[in-house]
Amino acid sequence: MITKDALWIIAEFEGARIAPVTLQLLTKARAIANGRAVAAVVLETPAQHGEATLAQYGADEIIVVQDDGFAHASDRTQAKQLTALIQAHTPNTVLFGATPAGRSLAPRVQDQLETGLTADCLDLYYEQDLLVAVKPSYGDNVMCEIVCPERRPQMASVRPNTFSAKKATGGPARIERVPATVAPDAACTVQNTAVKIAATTSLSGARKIIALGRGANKDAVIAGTRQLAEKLGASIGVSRPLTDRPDFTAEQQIGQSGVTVSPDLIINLGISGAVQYQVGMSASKLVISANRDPKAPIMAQSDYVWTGDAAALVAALQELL
Ligand SMILES: Cc1cc2nc3c(=O)[nH]c(=O)nc-3n(C[C@H](O)[C@H](O)[C@H](O)COP(=O)(O)OP(=O)(O)OC[C@H]3O[C@@H](n4cnc5c(N)ncnc54)[C@H](O)[C@@H]3O)c2cc1C
Repeated sequence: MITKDALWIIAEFEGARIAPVTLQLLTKARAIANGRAVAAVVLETPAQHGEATLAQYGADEIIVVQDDGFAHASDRTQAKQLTALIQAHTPNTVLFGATPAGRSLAPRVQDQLETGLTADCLDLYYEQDLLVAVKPSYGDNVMCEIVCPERRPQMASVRPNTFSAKKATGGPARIERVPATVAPDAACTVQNTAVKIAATTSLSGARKIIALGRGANKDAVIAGTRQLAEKLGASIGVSRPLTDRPDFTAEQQIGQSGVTVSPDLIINLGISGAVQYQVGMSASKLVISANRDPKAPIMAQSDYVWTGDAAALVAALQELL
C-alpha cells in the first residue's frame, strides 16, 4: 500500500538512465525527511526500468506507473496522471527537478491541485510539518524562505546540481505498481525524444572548473586560461558578461540563469561574485578566486584568494604546471 503523507520525488529519465537531478533530490529528501517516508514516482514505459537505481539512492517506496503510452505522452498527459496519483495518495510534499520537463510538469500539476509551488529552490528543510523552500527573490538580491501553510501537497522544484547525490545504505525499497492507461493527447503528441548533446563539454558534471569574469575578459588571459584548463583537465565556465563574446555560449554561463555546478575545484578569475553568479557555484568544494579588489564579494566566499591581476595568476600557474 502506498504510504500517505510521504515526501515524493518525481523521477525523470535522461535517455535510458534516471536523471542525476532525481538522485540528488532523493539524497536531499533522505536527509530532511525526519521519519517521513520518501517515495520516488516514476512514469515509464515497460521498456524502461528506473527502479534499481532509485532504490540505491534511498527511496523507501518506488511508485511505478507503467504504460506504453508514456513513450509519446505530452506534458499535459503526464501532469494529468501525476495529479490523479497525488489526489489518490495525498503526499505531504512533491519535489520536481527544475529541468525543462520538470518546469513544464510542476506548474501544470500545481494548477490542477490549486496548491503552492516554489520554483528553482536552493535549499529545502522542514519546520515540523512545513516545508521551507529557500530561493533568491526581489531581483535576486535576498534569499527568501517560502512556505505553503494552507494547502497540500507542498511542492518545490530544484535545479540540477544544487544538491549532491549519494548512494544510501538501508533496507530495500518497496515497489508499488499503479495501473495506468495513457490516452493520447488530441492537442499534442510527442513524435520522438532525444537526449540533448551539449555543444560544449558538460559543465554541470565537471570536477574542475576555471571560470572567467569581466576582469579576465582579455584575449591573452582567455588563451592562457584555455591552456591551463587543458593541463588541469578542467572545463571553462564564464560569468554573464563573457557570454557576449563570440567564443563563449550561454551554455557556459554559471549562475542563476545559467548552469549550476558542483565541482571539487573552481578557480574564479576576475569575477565579482554577484548573488546570481554565486547561487550557481555555491556547492563547489574548493573555491579559489583571483580579483584585484580584496572586498569583492567572491573573496569572502573563497577558501583561497589571490588579490591582484588575474592575468598574473594565470601566467604564474602556467609556469608552475
Ligand atoms: C535576473 C538576473 C539573472 C542573472 N543571472 C546571472 C547568471 O546566471 N550568471 C552570472 O554570472 N550573472 C548573472 N547575472 C548578472 C550578475 O548580476 C552580474 O552582473 C554578473 O555576474 C557580473 O559578472 P562579473 O563578476 O564577471 O563582472 P563584474 O561584476 O563587473 O566584476 C568584475 C570583477 O573583476 C574584477 N577585476 C577587474 N579587473 C581585474 C583584473 N585585471 N584582475 C582581477 N580582477 C579584476 C573587479 O574587481 C570585479 O570584482 C544576472 C542578473 C540578473 C538581474
